[in-house]
Amino acid sequence: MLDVLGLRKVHGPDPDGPPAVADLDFSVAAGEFVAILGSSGCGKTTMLRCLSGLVPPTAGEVLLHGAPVTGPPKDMAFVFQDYSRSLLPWMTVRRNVAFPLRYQGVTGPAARTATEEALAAVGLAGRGDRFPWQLSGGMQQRVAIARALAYRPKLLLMDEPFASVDAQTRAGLEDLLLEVRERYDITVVFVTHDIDEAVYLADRVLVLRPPAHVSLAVDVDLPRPRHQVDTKRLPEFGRLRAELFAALDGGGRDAAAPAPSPADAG
Ligand SMILES: Nc1ncnc2c1ncn2[C@@H]1O[C@H](COP(=O)(O)OP(=O)(O)OP(=O)(O)O)[C@@H](O)[C@H]1O
Repeated sequence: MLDVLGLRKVHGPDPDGPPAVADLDFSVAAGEFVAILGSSGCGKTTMLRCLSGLVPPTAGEVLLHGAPVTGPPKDMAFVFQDYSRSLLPWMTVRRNVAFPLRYQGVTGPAARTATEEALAAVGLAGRGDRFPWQLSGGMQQRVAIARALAYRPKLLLMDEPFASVDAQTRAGLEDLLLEVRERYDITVVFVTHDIDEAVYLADRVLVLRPPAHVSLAVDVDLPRPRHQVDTKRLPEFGRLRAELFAALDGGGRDAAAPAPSPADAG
């Protein structure tokens, strides 16, 4: 569904300057949930912006359904980390959710139905008349997710979407995301700093090293539906966690290096 081929991105006018993304190659299958881990500043956000068509790559290409992405695709939605800046404070929750639909030509009753369904899917039915600033941080992030869902994306790009909420809310939002992506058959690319979150959510985890390139790809064969306690108790969860921790922490470790033993699990 999504192919990233030899992607390179240099910020600034000099194409020979230091790249934020270099030699980045990976593909995402329809319906797959891919989590992306990488240290701070390794180029994850830059990569997502190239995937979304918000910024043009310096070299290489991004293909969606086989066609080059040259601007934000109609069937893609993006959820940012900072919901406080992504929601429009002067609009009600309902209008915030409905706002992007006009770009798909969805208005009137169809927009109202999509909006109410999305708010119900994130547990915010009946809160449409509130303003974002009247809601808690976790609720605001649910509005941002509802806005993405109302758009009925085939591809959802998420940039550390749960980084600024407390652990309990975060767990709830993770489970909500798994449930709605299952229900609406959405392909997800999810950037996070959190190894446990990546393993818990994903079908596959990619580890990026700077400048953003894939240093390790790990399949996550944990049973679904996942459960915050039971899944995390599985030995395979601990093994994957240890492997990814070593890949992120291990300096020179790269894709070809042997995986650490499960005994390394913390
Ligand atoms: N608009 C920009 N102009 C110039 N340099 C930029 C720009 N955006 C990002 N960079 C640089 O590109 C590199 C990668 O940044 P990016 O935000 O993509 O990393 P990240 O992995 O998402 O970081 P974090 O996890 O801290 O959010 C950094 O060195 C950053 O300073």
